[in-house]
Formats: sequence, C-alpha cells, structure tokens
Amino acid sequence: MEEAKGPKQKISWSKRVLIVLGFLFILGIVALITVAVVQNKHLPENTKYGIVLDAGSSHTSVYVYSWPAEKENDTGIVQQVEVCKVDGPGISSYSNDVEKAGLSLQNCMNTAKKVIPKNKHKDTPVYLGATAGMRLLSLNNSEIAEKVLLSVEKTLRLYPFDFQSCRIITGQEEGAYGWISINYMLGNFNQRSSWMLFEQASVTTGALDLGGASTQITFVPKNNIDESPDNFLLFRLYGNTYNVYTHSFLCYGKDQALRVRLASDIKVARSTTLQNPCFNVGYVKNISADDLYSSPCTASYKLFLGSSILVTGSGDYQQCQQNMQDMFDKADCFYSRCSFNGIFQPELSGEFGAFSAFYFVMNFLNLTSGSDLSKMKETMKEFCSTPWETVKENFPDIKEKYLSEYCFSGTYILTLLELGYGFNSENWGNLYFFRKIKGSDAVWTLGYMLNLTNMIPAELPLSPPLSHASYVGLMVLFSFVSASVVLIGWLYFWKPRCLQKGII
Ligand SMILES: O=c1[nH]cnc2c1ncn2[C@@H]1O[C@H](COP(=O)(O)OP(=O)(O)O)[C@@H](O)[C@H]1O
Ligand SMILES: [Ca+2]
Repeated sequence: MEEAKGPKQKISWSKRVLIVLGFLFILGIVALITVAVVQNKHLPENTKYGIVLDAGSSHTSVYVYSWPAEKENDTGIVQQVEVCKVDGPGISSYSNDVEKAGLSLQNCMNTAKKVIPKNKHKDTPVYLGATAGMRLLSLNNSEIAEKVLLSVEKTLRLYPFDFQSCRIITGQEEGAYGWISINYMLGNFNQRSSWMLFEQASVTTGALDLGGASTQITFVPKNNIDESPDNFLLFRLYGNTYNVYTHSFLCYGKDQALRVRLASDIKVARSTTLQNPCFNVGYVKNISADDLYSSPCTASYKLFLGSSILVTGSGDYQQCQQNMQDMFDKADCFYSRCSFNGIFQPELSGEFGAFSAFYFVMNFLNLTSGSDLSKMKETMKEFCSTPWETVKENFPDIKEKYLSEYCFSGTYILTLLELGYGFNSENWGNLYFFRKIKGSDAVWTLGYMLNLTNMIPAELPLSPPLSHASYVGLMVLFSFVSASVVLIGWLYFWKPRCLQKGII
C-alpha cells in the first residue's frame, strides 16, 4: 500500500528569514561569550619593584617592595616582599674602616638580586636613607660621614639596579615618612571624604618610632595650630590636606639615652664604679670611658678618659625612673604647651601606632595588647627586681645585650611616653604597639619610597578606571541588548509591514 502523500509543506519566506536571523543571533551571542571568556584571562601582571635600605644606628635593613604597575596610584597596594638584616653594626660604626661599610651590604643586596626577577633589575630603583647614627657621625666628623656614604654608594652602584640616592635623612623626614608608611598600610588614606559638601580629612593614626639614637612623634593635631611652624608639614594626599605635627629627638633613641644616663650618673658620682638601678641585681658590666663619650650626645660629660668604668645593677624600677626624669625637662616652655626640653607639642589626639624599639621592648615584656599604664608599671617593677641570674635562666634564647637592657628600656619607654609626651591612664588605650601591618614592617622606608617614586597622588583620580573584566562584561551586555532590540524591532515593526506589502 502506498503511503498517502500530503501536499508538500512549504516553509514561508518570513520563517526562513527568521530562522536565519535567529541562527545568526545565537551565533553572535556564542561568539561574544567566547570572546569574553577567552579575553578575560588576566593579562600578565606587570609587577614593579623598589629597594630601600634603612641605614639605622644599630643596623641596616634592606627592604624589597613590589606592586602591580597598573595600580600604582592606589593606596595599600605596595607590599614588602623581602627584608634582609645586614650582618654587623650600622654603617655609622665603620668610621675607622669606611670601606667595610659598603662591603657589609653585599649579602643583602645579593638576596635582593635573587628575589627580584632578572628582567626587572634595571628598572628597580634603589634608595638608601641613613638615620640618627649617621646624623651623629656627621655632627662629630662630617668628612668621615661623607666617606661612609661614598663607600655604601660605591657598593650599591655595583648592582644591576637603578641606583637613585644615598643620603642622611632629617629627623622630620624620618617622622613624616613613618607616619605616611603606617597610614598607607592601614588604608587610612582610602576614605573618599571629598564626596561631602565640605572637605574633611580622613582620620589618621599617629606614629611613634623609637630607634637606637633618635625617637620621633608624628600626628595630626585636633585643631589647626599656628605655633612653631618648624614642627609642621603640610601634605596633600589622595585629595585630602593633612597638617602634620612631627618632632625627632636626637639622642633620645634608647641606646643613646642609656649612654647619656650613665655618663650623667658618672659625672655626679665622680667615680669609675657605678651602681645603676636600671640593671638587674647581679648584673656587672665594664665599659670603656672613651667609647661612652665618643658620641655627641655624651661629649659634654667627658670624664675619666682612657679608663674603664664598672657598672653594677641594683634593680630598682622606681629609682631608675626617678633617675631619668631630668632628661625630660618640663621647664622653659615658650609655647602654649611643650613635650619636653622646650619643644612644642600639641595636645595628643587620636590613636597612635608605636613601632620599632617601642614594639621590641613591649613585646618582650608581654605588654603589646590589652595592657594599661598600671599594668606596665607593675611589670617593670617585677622585671627590674628579678636577679640577673634568674632573668638569664628564664630567657636563655634572648641576646644578652638586649636582655640586660630591658629593665632600662622598659622604664625609659614608660617615662618617655608618660612624662615626655603626656600619655596617661586615660589615653593609654589609644596606644597600639606593632611590628608589622598586613605583612609589611612598620618603618619609614615605605613612605620614603612612595614619595620619591611619586606614587601618592595629591588628588583622587576623577573616576576609577574600568577593570578589564568589567569592560568585556559590559561589551557583551551591550551587544546582547542591541541584538535583542534589532530582533524585536524586526518582529513587531518591520516584518508586519513587509507582509503587508507582500515583500515576504
Ligand atoms: O629584639 C630586639 N630587642 C630589643 N631591641 C631591639 C631588638 N631589635 C632591635 N632593637 C633595637 O631597636 C633599635 C633600632 O634602632 P635603629 O638602628 O633603627 O636606630 P635609629 O633609628 O635611631 O637610627 C636599636 O636600639 C636596637 O638595639
Ligand atoms: Ca630606625
């Protein structure tokens, strides 16, 4: 039986066009999505590097930073990728053999060479900033200080990096760059306060840096102040203006402060044997008078040159603190308020981050978090009165030089903060002791590099640039919407007219 054949169904022209258009439409979308997926691969990130050497009074550290080139002007984008501690003392200690100052940096510079990819070496800037140890050497003998700097520059120029500068930074720079570093790392420059009708600078954290030879205090005071302009620096960062107070006290780093203390006590005692309440009972130390008086901080106390001085500890925190109070002279202030030694200081305001030796000492004493002023005093009392033999037994892994000085250093920090700067039981809670922020060390070097490489813009970019992914996504969306509009237009507007006119 033959199968009945119905009339052959004809596909109309309109349907054919619709099918072709639909097919092309789907093909277009598939093509667009393919492009979006393929193109949305992360472009190989162009990472930049920078090296800063912190030539401190006690030692030099080499910091290697990196950041994605295309986000250069964002805040919080620069990361510390390496820190290398140079063996031996700070560069200012090589005044008798200046060539060795440069040689001492070789190991860490070789480390930097390994950490940074070879193809980036020649574009990596290198900066060396020397702090209070070199400031003191320069005061003593500027020619030798110059030779030390030339020696380190000679070494740094041997490396395949882009050598930029090697200099002694001022105490003001050290304070200001420390403040920029920590606020950049904390993301405090991020806030877009200029959206408001009136401009209001974002809240920043004060910076307290304690070194071996100097100490810095830097913060934005509550009110605008027109006293002592030398203590103020004006910064325009990311669209905000900051009027920053800063002061650096030379000779008030913890190592020089100890020297001053001993030299002053020896002068009063007029003896080459000295009992000192800032060392634990049973601690005995011989120091060379020539070495003690070699610093400009102690030069005015010179006595017993050529002899050796015997120091024995008596471990009495209260006496130790009383003893050091005359280093913080509260008289003779010619401003509305002073910290000490006639230096202007506005009222403390906001939170403070204390780093470097502030952190090392407070960390050893277990006082970095959740402690108050009375706990700190209790801890000092207990630690200072512990016999030296017991201290050594309790902390066998800690370098004897540091361990023997923690009673002095802790008491010194307490006196500097309380008597010197004016912290008290009420605002002690605003003090935070830290070593690192988000993986990078809290140190002035980052702020120094950000400034020298012009990485902090004065103004906020008008609109944030579109990321690659958003660009591709928007393109797909735009094409999809356009194609749909054309299709809908054809179906509802053009097609009925064509049918009417018998075109299809
Ligand atoms: O682990 C530690 N415990 C105690 N003190 C430390 C430790 N590590 C470093 N320090 C001290 O930190 C201080 C760092 O000072 P730096 O060398 O930066 O001098 P500067 O900033 O005055 O030029 C020195 O007094 C050094 O002895
Ligand atoms: Ca330092």
